[in-house]
This record gives sequence, C-alpha cells and structure tokens, in this order.
Amino acid sequence: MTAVLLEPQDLGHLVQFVPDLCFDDAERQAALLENGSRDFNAVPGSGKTSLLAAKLLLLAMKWPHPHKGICILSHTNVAREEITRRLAQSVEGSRLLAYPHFIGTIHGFVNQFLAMAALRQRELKVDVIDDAVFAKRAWSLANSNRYATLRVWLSKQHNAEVLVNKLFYKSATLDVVSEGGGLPGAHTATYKQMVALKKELTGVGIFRHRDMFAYAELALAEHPHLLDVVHRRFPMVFIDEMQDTSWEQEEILNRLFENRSTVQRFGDVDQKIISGDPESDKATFPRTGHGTISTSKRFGKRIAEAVASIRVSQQPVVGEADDACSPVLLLYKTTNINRVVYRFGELVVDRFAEDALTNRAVRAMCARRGGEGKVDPGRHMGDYWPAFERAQPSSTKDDLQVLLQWQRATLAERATEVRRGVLLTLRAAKAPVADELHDGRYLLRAVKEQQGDATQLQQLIRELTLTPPSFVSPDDRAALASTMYAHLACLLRAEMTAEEFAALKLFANPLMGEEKPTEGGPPTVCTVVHSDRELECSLGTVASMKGETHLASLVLESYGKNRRFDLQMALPFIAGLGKNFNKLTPAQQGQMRNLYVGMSRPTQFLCLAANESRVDAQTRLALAKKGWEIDVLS
Ligand SMILES: Nc1ncnc2c1ncn2[C@@H]1O[C@H](COP(=O)(O)OP(=O)(O)OP(=O)(O)O)[C@@H](O)[C@H]1O
Repeated sequence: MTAVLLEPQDLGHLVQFVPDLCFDDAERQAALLENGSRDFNAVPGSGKTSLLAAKLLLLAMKWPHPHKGICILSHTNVAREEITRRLAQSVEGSRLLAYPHFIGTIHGFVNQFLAMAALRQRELKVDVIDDAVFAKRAWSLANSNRYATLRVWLSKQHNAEVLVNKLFYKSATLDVVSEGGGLPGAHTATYKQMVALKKELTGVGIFRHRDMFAYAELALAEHPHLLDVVHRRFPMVFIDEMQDTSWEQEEILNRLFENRSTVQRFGDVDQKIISGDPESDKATFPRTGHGTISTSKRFGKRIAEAVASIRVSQQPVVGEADDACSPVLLLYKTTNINRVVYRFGELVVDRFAEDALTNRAVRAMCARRGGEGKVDPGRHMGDYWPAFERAQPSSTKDDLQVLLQWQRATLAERATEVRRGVLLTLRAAKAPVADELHDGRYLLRAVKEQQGDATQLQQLIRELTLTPPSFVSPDDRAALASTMYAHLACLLRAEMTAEEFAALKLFANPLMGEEKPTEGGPPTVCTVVHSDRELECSLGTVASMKGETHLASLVLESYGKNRRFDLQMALPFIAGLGKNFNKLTPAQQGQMRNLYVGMSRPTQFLCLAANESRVDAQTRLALAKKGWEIDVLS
C-alpha cells in the first residue's frame, strides 16, 4: 500500500498548522479523513482549497516515500498559489513543494509529463502556448497572399475569424479541427491550406492549450508504458476546481489514475461556467457516493438564501458567517445606466465605516458579452461602463505591457514573463540574436554564446522582474524604452538609434488616442466620492472573479446569447415565486450558474442591478417581503 492513511488523532495537528481555520463539523472532518477515492461537492465559500491544503499538510507529516509523490492539480494558477502559500508556511508542508511531488495546473501537468515527450521526439520547440497569441498569428497568416485559396473561402464564411483562430489538433492522430465550427472536406485545397497554416505555426512553436492534449494522447499511444510510469510516481492525486475540467482533460486523467491511484476531486458542479465543451455531458464530477460540504464560511443567512434559490442542482447552501446587511435590488432606467456602478459605491460607503473597507474588495461584475439586439440596455459591462470593453487586452503573452506588469505571479514566473517580453522587444527591433529563437528561457544562453557575456541583459531582466515598469504616461513608456535600449544596445543592429527603438510599436499605449474613461482613472475601476470619502470599485466579468471573496459585490444584469436577460429570469426564483427549475433550457441554466458564482462572492453586502422595465411589481413586492431593499436610481 503506497497511499498514506489519515486517522482521527491526526486532526489534532490542524490547530498548529492552520490556526485560522475551523474543521469542527462532521462534513469537513469526513473529507479530511477520507482515505479512498472520492469526490467532494462543496458550496461557494466552504473553503475547498484551504481544506485541501490542510489535508495535504497532514499527509506531508506522514509521507514516507522518497521517490513517489502526491500529485495536486488545479485549474487555475490562483488555486495553485493558495495551496502553495499554505504549504510553504511549515517545514512539513514545504516538502510537498519539491520532488517527488507535483503541484500545478492540469495543463502544466499534461505538458510536463506527457506532451513534451511527443514534442521532443519530433524536435518541435515551444515558443508559446497561448490561445490569444495563436489567434492573432493565425488570423494574420490567413490574410496573407500565401493562403489565397483559404482567404477566398473564408471571405464567404460568417464565422471566418473564429474558425481560424480556434484551430487545434485533436487526438493522437493530430487531426486539424476548429472549435469555431466545421471545416471543408479533407480532400479540398482549402482544408489543405488550413492544415498548412496550422503546421506553419507549429513549426515556429506557437500552440493552443488544447494542442497539448493531442500531443499527450500521441505520447501515450506511442509509449503506453508512460501510464505506468506516471501512476506509480503518484499513488495519491488531488484535483481542485474539478467542475471546470473539460472532458478531454478528464479523460486523460482517468486513463492515468482511475482505479490505480487514490484520487480525490473537489469542486462545485453548480459553478461550472466554462462553456464550449461539446462533450461536457460525459464529465463524471461528482460521482455517485460523493461527499458534500453544504456550509459556507464566507457569507451569512441572507446571502445564502439568495444563492441557494438559484442553485441549479437545488442542493442546500447554508450561510455560517455573520449576517451583516440586507441585500439590495438596484433598479435603473435606460437613461441613467451609466450611474449604476457609482450608485453601488455610494450604497457601500453608506453601509461600512472606513476601517471595514480597508483591504477589502468591492467589485462589480457582469457575465461575458453575449447577445446583441435592440433591447433596453443592460446587456453587458460595456453598457454600464463603456471604457471597460475598450480596455480588454486582445492578447496576453504577445503584449509587452501585460508581460512586464504581470502582478500575480511568483518571482520565478515573473522572470519568465520578463524574459519573453525582452525577446519580443528584440524581435520587434529585428535584433540578430532573436532570429530563430523561440523561447525566452533560452535568451540568456543564446546571448552568452553569441557575445561571450550577458551581464547587461541579466541586469535588465533582474530590474524589470523586481520593479514592474509603469506604462501609464508617455514619459513612463519613454523611460522604459530608454532603459531597455541602454541594456540591449549591444544586441541591436548597429544602425538602430535610441529614437527608432523608442518608436517601436510595442512601446505604444493601446488606449492612446481613445477617449479617457473616467478622469484619467484605469478603465476597470470606478472611483466613488461620497460623504467626503473615497472608494474604489473594480469591474470585471464573473468568470474573472471566480474564486474571489469580496466585502461587497454588485452583480449587473446581462443579456445572453439566447436573448434572455439573466436577472429577469432569476429574480422570480430569488423572490420565491415558485418557478420551476426543470423548465429552464440548458442556456438558461448556464446563465443561472453564472449568477450563482457572482452572487456568492460577498461576505457582507450583495447588490443586484436590473433595468426597472424588466422587473414587475409582483417580483419587487415579493423581494421586499423577503427583506430585500429596493433602491430606485433617480
Ligand atoms: N475551515 C474554515 N474555517 C474558517 N474560515 C474558513 C474556512 N474555510 C474557508 N474559510 C473562509 O471562508 C472564505 C471563503 O473561503 P474560500 O474562498 O477558500 O472558499 P471556496 O470554497 O474556495 O469558495 P468558492 O468555491 O466560492 O471559490 C474565506 O474568507 C476563508 O478564509
């Protein structure tokens, strides 16, 4: 037996390891003491990630194997960082941060243990694995003369851009298909150009995340013994945020670990809001016999009642925290929609003293842009806050500003982003050293080989890693260009002047020339001044705020692709007007799940905003009877 067993007496160590957390209830104790393979479905704010971290700390104390480890997988870097942070606080936990254990995202795991083997065998280098970078390059290639046949065909397609931008390899045969829709027959010249385009990008190392799963399958097909190697290395596997795992990902994990290792999966099936998986009905989470955690430590009774009323599975949500204020329904008119977020800020200032707001998040969120059409506004964030739409970066790993200002990552990750940023700059400047160099990680080596010394480059990377540069004003950008030029001059073409370098497009401000959003403030922040106090409320999509805990949250109504407003549909459920969940279409259930994620973020104050034309008198009355305040924006 290679898995480690936890026993009731082990729980005594939790006071020392995680003194801020409480695991006294039967549901959490059962999850901690479960030693077999089992799923756990837990409500928002139940502390899934911290429970998992606590369990790992207990296992770390007893882990006896020098060459076998625990595999801990999450969907997002945020969850991975939370687990890592908790483990790093003790000597025992720190052991899990190194060999033989693995902590990372499912993507990272599949790349490291499977896909890279297949790529290496084919001598394929990876420049970047990033859907946005791929999309940008693929669309630009598709519009070039070399792909004229493809271009003509695309000009007749209504979904041309998405077809090209979402090309990916499927299964071990590396079939070229698109998430954007069907492609022409394999024998056609158009399809052959589509394949050539995909291969051209493969040749320069630009991949989409999904491609890695195809290479992983290829690795398993060519080397079936990898299955044994991986599961023997990891007798215990924990997966966080399981509801967001696509079937493609789950299938590979099942092949590796099911019925071989002890696998425990944590998540909340009602928070599944990542759509676009055509095989999502095959997903198995949560399996029959799963454990449950039904109490939330994040919010109290009133928010719990609202959240439970729209929970698609209809399972209970119990709020265990203190109940602070009544929820508010904020009704606006089409003519004053641009005041909604500001009004929410005023409501927050009225309810909380300055101290209570310090270091606590106040956020406004809305579903992703969905349906268009001639309907009263309130369709997406752009209707409430026009600057928001314009501020969305079109690309991530291909944008110097994003790379150099990546705030969330660890220092090591920041250095990787900075190296890539420097490589992009050298490429833009057509520096000889950047020719044929696809991966920022090899930049230092390439410079050393070429120049014999890379001290200047090293200094620049260190400086940018430790102090993220500002891009706000033209002066900031000129200063960055000047610093980079000073350190990189020896690598640039002899004729390149500092002025030419500073004029490179990647130092330009993407928002330059556009109307300023709010008196020069960032386009995703609303600054509210009320009662001689100031409050900042940041804005985002619900998906971008998943996993967050706020003091106060505003959920703005939105219009789905199915041409239904989410809150118009949900408010009668929240008001308890006896609506039936079984009558909701899959698209409407998706909207409900989105609201469920958004409405379950706040610890104390929940506010929903809807156009008054869409909320009838009966619903308003029923909500008021349940203790909701109705605030009509004048
Ligand atoms: N066992 C616990 N004891 C006390 N407080 C806890 C416990 N678990 C979580 N909390 C607190 O509850 C809040 C929500 O926790 P957390 O964000 O980890 O929940 P979650 O299950 O990941 O939520 P979601 O699914 O909504 O992302 C946090 O403020 C956290 O500190």
